[in-house]
Amino acid sequence: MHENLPTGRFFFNRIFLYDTHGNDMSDNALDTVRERITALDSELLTLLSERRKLTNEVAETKIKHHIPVRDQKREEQLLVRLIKEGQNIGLDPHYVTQIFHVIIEDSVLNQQAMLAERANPGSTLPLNRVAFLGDKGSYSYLATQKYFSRRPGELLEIGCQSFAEIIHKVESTEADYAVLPIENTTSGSINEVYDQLQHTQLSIIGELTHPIRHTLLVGTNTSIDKIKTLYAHPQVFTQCSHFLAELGNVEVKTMDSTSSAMLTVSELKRDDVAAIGSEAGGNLYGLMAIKSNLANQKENHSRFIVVARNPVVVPLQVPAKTTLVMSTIQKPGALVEALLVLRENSINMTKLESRPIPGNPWEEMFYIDVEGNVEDGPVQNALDALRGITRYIKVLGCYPSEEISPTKVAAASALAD
Ligand SMILES: O=C(O)C(=O)C[C@]1(C(=O)O)C=C[C@@H](O)C=C1
Repeated sequence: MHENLPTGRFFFNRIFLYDTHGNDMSDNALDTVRERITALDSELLTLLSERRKLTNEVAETKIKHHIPVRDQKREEQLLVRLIKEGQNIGLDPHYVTQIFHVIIEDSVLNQQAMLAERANPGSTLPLNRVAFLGDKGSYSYLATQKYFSRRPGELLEIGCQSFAEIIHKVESTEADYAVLPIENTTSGSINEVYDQLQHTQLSIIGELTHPIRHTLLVGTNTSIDKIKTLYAHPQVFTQCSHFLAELGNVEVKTMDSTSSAMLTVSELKRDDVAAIGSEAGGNLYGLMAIKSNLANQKENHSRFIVVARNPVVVPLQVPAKTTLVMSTIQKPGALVEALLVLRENSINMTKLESRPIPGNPWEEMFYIDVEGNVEDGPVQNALDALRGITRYIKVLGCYPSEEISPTKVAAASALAD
């Protein structure tokens, strides 16, 4: 009888709510169902925590028997079974696959962190003092929290105003680690960070990618058409240039960090100002998000590197990346020759960046990320060969790769059709 009614309708001062089957969902009925959902959600969390403990037990066995962390055959079997089971109880394959990709990524990253910690026993600190750009709520702050949540020891956050200050904090031993954004899927490489790496003796010991979800944040009840001034970090303006063009006549004010933009807007308490930042960050400043997905590209992610005074050893069971910096001899084809060395050693290059060398016009420093462990044969052979044909070469760091490619399930997708 109520099948075609909307889910909520105001009628004679009373709200009548019906579910899609026409069942009465008003007042007590709604509360009862919500209580059941709340209880189920808590159960899901308990199960996830238990699953995580079991995968940590698996890691212990892997450490003992030198077994690689990732087992994609096992992942595929697991996904195929779960997709089938899900279909039998009305869950669509895409939904099941997405959920389990996140769960598996979490267990792989936790296991990697455990193995890396065991391989570097002296490096575990009771307190991790970490320098990053901005203050509470900046994207670097959120990335720092995420990275260190998988690692033992407490976290002491040291917010900084510039990349040079961040590096200095670690060099001067005021901080143990620095978290630096190095590239973004929309705006590309962060040149200032590459330039800092040219002059420091610090080593890259980790990486992580973090989704960057820009939202429009305001401090009071207002709407987009009232905004006259917008505060954000320059990188943010670049990543949201399409949105800015649509906005038209708004003054943009560049800030040192996303967190200082959010702080400014929260202090001004005006309805004609807004900041761009993450919703989670804005919450810390009492700001409300009035529009989300502001980046030009829907998939907007930043890759961060973690640097420290000493390099780390990456166990061979963990997929590793190595970052090199080099300058080639000034002759035609010198870079090609260097890259061929990687191919000859079957090494996959994931990133190549060039930066000018100050004081040497038209000469470039090349930054190269490769898949591979500096302790392993192929990377060592490649380094030996590169030392012979480059003018300068240095390993900036070897670290566990946190790019966990999701296991594809061809057989399972067929099942879904
Ligand atoms: O079974 C294992 O070897 C695990 O480490 C657990 C697990 C999982 O989370 O299910 C995680 C990583 C492996 O690639 C495969 C499966």
